[in-house]
Amino acid sequence: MQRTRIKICGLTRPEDVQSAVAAGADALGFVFYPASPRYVSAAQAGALMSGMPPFVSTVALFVNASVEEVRAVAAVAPFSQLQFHGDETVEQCAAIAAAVGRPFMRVLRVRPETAGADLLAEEARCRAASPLFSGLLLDTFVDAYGGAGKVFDWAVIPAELAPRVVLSGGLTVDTVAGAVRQVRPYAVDISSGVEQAKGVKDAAKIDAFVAAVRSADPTARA
Ligand SMILES: O=C(O)c1ccccc1N[C@@H]1O[C@H](COP(=O)(O)O)[C@@H](O)[C@H]1O
Repeated sequence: MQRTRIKICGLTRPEDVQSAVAAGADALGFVFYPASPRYVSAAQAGALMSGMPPFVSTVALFVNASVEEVRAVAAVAPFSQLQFHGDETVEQCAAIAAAVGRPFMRVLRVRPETAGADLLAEEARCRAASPLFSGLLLDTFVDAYGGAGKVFDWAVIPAELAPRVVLSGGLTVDTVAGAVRQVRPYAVDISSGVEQAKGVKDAAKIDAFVAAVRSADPTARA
């Protein structure tokens, strides 16, 4: 069984990028949603992504953006993956991803009434819709689009889906090990739980988060 991948999202400062890379994050997320306190412009993101080590992914997070907006970011910021975190249909996600030639994650914001069968059906629909679909990212449904630090009931995630999902939504240094042990997701994703203020990450929390994930990995020594 593989180690759990880790994405640190909502980076806005070079020192936070360095902290996440040094801690061993597999992916770094950049928010291109102007209403977010973690918003970065295309030019800022281009600078933050420059000099990235070869095997660290950069993820561009959009909320209901047009293909032109995504293209404009792609022209200056060398992101490796898209994350659609709004109300986009899978067809819209697929079309934008094809236009910029990058794989995409589709976000499902889980509601109390969401059933495991809904998640499986959605994943199958996405796989059928596009070869650029790379996986579902599960977040908690809240009135805002994301980064709210709210948890959903992980028990809804079917065991057969778990090894392919990115688990997100209100994870913290204190809860992530339990989440990894319970769900065994492909990856975990965190934003507000490793911050000292909105958009400002905390290096010690990032280190502690990565250590907590590693402590819960199936390959960890007891
Ligand atoms: O971070 C944001 O401001 C944001 C804005 C709009 C959509 C998504 C956003 N963040 C993503 O939300 C999830 C959960 O974050 P948290 O750990 O609960 O704070 C994560 O994927 C963030 O990248």
